[in-house]
Amino acid sequence: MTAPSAGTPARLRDGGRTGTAATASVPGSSANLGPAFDAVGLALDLRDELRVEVLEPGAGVRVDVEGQGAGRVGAGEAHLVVRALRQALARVGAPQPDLGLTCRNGVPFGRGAGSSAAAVVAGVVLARGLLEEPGRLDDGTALDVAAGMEGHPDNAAASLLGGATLGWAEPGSGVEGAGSEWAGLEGAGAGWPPGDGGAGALRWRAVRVEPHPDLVAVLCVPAVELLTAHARALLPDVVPHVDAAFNAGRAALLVEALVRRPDLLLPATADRLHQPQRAAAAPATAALVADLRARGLAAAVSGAGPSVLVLGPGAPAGAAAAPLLAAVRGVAGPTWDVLVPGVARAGARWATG
Ligand SMILES: Nc1ncnc2c1ncn2[C@@H]1O[C@H](COP(=O)(O)OP(=O)(O)OP(=O)(O)O)[C@@H](O)[C@H]1O
Ligand SMILES: N[C@@H](CCO)C(=O)O
Repeated sequence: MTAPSAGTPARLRDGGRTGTAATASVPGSSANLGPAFDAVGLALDLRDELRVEVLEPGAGVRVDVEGQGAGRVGAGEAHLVVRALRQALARVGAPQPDLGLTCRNGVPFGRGAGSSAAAVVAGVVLARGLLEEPGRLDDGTALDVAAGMEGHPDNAAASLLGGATLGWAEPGSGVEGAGSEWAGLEGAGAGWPPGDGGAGALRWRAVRVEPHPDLVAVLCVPAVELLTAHARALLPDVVPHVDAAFNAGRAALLVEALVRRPDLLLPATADRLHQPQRAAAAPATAALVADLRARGLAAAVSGAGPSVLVLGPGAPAGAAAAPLLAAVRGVAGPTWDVLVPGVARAGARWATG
């Protein structure tokens, strides 16, 4: 999908001459946090670091990847960061130059830590860094492009804005086709959002809220991957009203627990809308979540899984995370890589050069 641009066409910095460059640093994220499916995201300090440079005309696209995903993602125009960068330039009507991209990836692929959203947000903010007027891709527009590619706003908003984010969709972006991948790419049912038919003009929006200073996030990462598209295909089109009501209450409570009352994180991270429905695709994940919760720890599937996120009150200094980390390690055992990534209070950063 390439959305048409609004207003006068944007220009590349320095006329887009060879060597014009931009850098970006983008955090990963954990989505849903239990009940807030496709809505709440928490930015995690596992970062992808990138640089893009305009190449001489005719050079095409060159991509060099180190770290997570090295040797396994397609290069050239098919690369997800390049696709997002192209969409963002197209959104503001900017020229499409030949490009050299280098990626040093810290966000693990396909584990529920928001790798695809981090890649998409990286492409969008790199495009911003190439523009003569970066403000043409302000945060609202950047989120709309990124969430439109993802099909949901939770991870993209957290990667872009940092902290905790509450995302939603509204009909009527003014940009025909924005968000049209919702129904197709990731297997969500047609007819959502209501009134839009699931494939029309949407505006993806989000607000950032500041997580409580004592919030600690522990991420249990397994060796196996689970593609989000696969996990979304397991979701039913219809859910019982009683379960929807359960989640509405818990999702509302989640915001209060994240921001002011970490002592309420255990009830605030309970879910009935997606975790039980996906358990068969990642049984070890479901078992670990149940085990941790039975011990009073606020565990949830991270994004579409298979990682497990555990939230707890602690303190920002690393040492204060130790009791929660030890407790989680004790339950998880050696087959899980247990990390304390830190809450990324700053979202995507970009610079010229
Ligand atoms: N940095 C990246 N560069 C290029 N492609 C990427 C990058 N990160 C992710 N991808 C693509 O996205 C796929 C993983 O996306 P997917 O949505 O399935 O998982 P995730 O984003 O890691 O997890 P979740 O959405 O549950 O948090 C990878 O297999 C790869 O094709
Ligand atoms: N909300 C998304 C996050 C993963 O991309 C899901 O659970 O499918």
